[in-house]
Amino acid sequence: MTPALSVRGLSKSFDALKVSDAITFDLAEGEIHAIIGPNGAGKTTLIHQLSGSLAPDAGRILLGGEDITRLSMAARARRGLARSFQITSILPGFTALENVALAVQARSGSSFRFLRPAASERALNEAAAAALAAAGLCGTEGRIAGTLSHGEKRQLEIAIALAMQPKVLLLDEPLAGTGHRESAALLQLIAGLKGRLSIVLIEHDMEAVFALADRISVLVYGRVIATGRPEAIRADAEVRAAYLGDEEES
Ligand SMILES: Nc1ncnc2c1ncn2[C@@H]1O[C@H](COP(=O)(O)OP(=O)(O)OP(=O)(O)O)[C@@H](O)[C@H]1O
Repeated sequence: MTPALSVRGLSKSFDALKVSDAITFDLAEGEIHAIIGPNGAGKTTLIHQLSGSLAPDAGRILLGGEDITRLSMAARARRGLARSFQITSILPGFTALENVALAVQARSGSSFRFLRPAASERALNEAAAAALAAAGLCGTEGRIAGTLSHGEKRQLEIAIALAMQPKVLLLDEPLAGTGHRESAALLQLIAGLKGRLSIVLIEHDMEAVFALADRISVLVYGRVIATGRPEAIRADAEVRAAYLGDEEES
């Protein structure tokens, strides 16, 4: 079966610093593939290259078998690649529903254009409400986004990404800055997405990573030193020496 996303020999340097060093991995259909590694290993730079905000120096990115390496962010999004941005992409003065509706409109502008304005607005709001519900945010439709809790904003970010009906979702530290209860809600939300779409997950919370991931790739100094199922990664001597051993002791 063609992987949802294939990364082949992706390389990127900032001057003399090699931040992505021939990165190769596959994201299988329906799986959560976590990328872990120490600070500065190059995880965020990898996500930037996958989403299209940063051009690699070499290598290829295939979405469902199609080479998207040279495509813009918008063109990748239209093909079903969504990124859950950090909180900055939320419009704080708009309601939760409006935030998602804008994303739905961006994705499906042409299909809504054939409806009359009132029907079009209803369809748009229904689609946005469905995405909010899928992200566990029922009842927040009319709330001003800026007044949502930190955890709810993270959920809204995911709702906006889900509104694009992506095949592949890039999640960059979805639990960052959340408290215990908030992170439990987000964990449940991400676990509920498993199998419905394919997810590349970057997350520092190792408990969450090992609970969610079907497979894990370990990035150290821009290089994938191991890829495998969570239990194999946990037992891998090189991974423990380079990263996990230290994490679990701290
Ligand atoms: N635009 C840039 N110009 C120069 N160096 C950069 C740039 N972006 C990132 N770097 C460097 O590349 C390396 C990898 O950074 P990156 O943010 O991708 O790591 P990371 O694994 O996401 O780290 P963290 O876990 O701390 O978020 C770091 O040494 C960083 O300082």
